[in-house]
Amino acid sequence: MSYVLGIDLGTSAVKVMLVGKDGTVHDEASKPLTLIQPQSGYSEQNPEEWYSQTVEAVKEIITRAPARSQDIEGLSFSGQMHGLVLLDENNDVLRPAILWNDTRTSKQCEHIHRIIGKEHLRELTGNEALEGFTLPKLLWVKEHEPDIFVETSYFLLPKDYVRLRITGKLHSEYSDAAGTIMLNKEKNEWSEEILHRLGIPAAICPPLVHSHAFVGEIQPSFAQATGLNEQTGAFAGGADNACGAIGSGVLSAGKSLCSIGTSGVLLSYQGEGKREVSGPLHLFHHGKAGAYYTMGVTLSAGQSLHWFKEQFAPDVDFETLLSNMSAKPGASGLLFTPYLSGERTPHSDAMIRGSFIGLDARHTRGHLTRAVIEGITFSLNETLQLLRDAGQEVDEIISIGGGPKVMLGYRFRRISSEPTFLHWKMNRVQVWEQRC
Ligand SMILES: Nc1ncnc2c1ncn2[C@@H]1O[C@H](COP(=O)(O)OP(=O)(O)O)[C@@H](O)[C@H]1O
Ligand SMILES: O=C(CO)[C@@H](O)[C@H](O)COP(=O)(O)O
Repeated sequence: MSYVLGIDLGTSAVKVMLVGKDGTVHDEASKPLTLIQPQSGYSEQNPEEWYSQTVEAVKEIITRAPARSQDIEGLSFSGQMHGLVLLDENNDVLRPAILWNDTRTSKQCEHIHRIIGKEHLRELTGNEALEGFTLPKLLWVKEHEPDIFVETSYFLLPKDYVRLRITGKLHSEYSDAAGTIMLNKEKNEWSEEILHRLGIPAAICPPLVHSHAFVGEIQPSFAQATGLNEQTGAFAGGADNACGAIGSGVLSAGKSLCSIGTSGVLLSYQGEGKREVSGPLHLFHHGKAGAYYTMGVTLSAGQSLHWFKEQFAPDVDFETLLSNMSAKPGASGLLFTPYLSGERTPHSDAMIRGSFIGLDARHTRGHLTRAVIEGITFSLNETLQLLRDAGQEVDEIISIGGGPKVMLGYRFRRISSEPTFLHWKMNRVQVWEQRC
């Protein structure tokens, strides 16, 4: 029997899965990650923790069945997108990574639009400048931490940093590079024009490979730390949403994905044909070579429920919190807006914040819980509407991530037997909307 390891660098945790050649999942491990929020709108993580927790998760799997390590032929990655990791000439990290849900860069986005032009930027990259993307983060460091900027030898995206630590090889790949808004989408290379006009040295951009590229074998230090065989091969991998789309079979028109992790994502397949989106919708390279997807992102989807549970129900687990939710759809008029970190789609606004609206003395914790779930759901529905208004076919949605375990599992009929992998038809979503 031969196996592969999948390493998913999420925002709340790194998850590792051992999969057989036939696709059977044989084992999995998850290790939590710390979110650093020094100011409102700031969101950072320590790349060293990404690596050390990856080691711990892989070690846990190998420790449970050491003999299997000889049969693990390769490993690959999916990862949270857009985060900025800066490295010095020794590949040492220069500052904490600035994440996808950090919204400190509104001024830098305006600057990008002024210098490049919104429409021209869209022609070059498929996207407008939004706070979460990598380019405005680089410009923020250039302006606010010039000493760090001049010391930078390379920038990397989160999972590419973990791969560097595991293999000693430094690369980026197309599905994640697209999320930097520095990739020329037609030429599939770093955009000289964007880099030059914004004063970003081209030399700090990592070499690009395809998601399926073999990049090398794991380093002896990683093999020793985890119990893996030194001959284990490493492959580039992709952006979490690009990989999620492949894993969910979102590989043809009409198929869409809803991922509820820390963020909430609705994405829809776009083949090689028409490649234009507008406003806060994004257009990125799919993990399938030559294809694209259109996407909108609620910044605090799972994060809103997680925040609510931590603050108001720290003594119970998610299942208990939700099974005790007696409030009826509509939460007796109570509304929640899930904008804990600002918002990206459809209201691209770094300053907007969350709220409970319409609280009255009848409301219980059950009403608040339901209002949170409904706020997240309706925010995702706004993106769904944007996708449809943009002409995307959305006939079927596959849902993945931690959120669907509870937010949808208790509402929608389960078709797959996997608890984290639900599959439902759009008419069910509409029934849910009507009931609300
Ligand atoms: N039983 C559960 N345990 C943990 N998280 C859960 C559970 N049920 C739902 N969640 C939600 O899943 C989210 C984490 O999903 P996950 O896909 O692991 O996120 P990420 O990829 O950002 O690390 C949490 O923020 C929480 O809202
Ligand atoms: O910013 C985006 C996509 O544009 C996010 O979807 C991140 O990729 C984080 O994913 P999760 O940690 O929520 O899975």
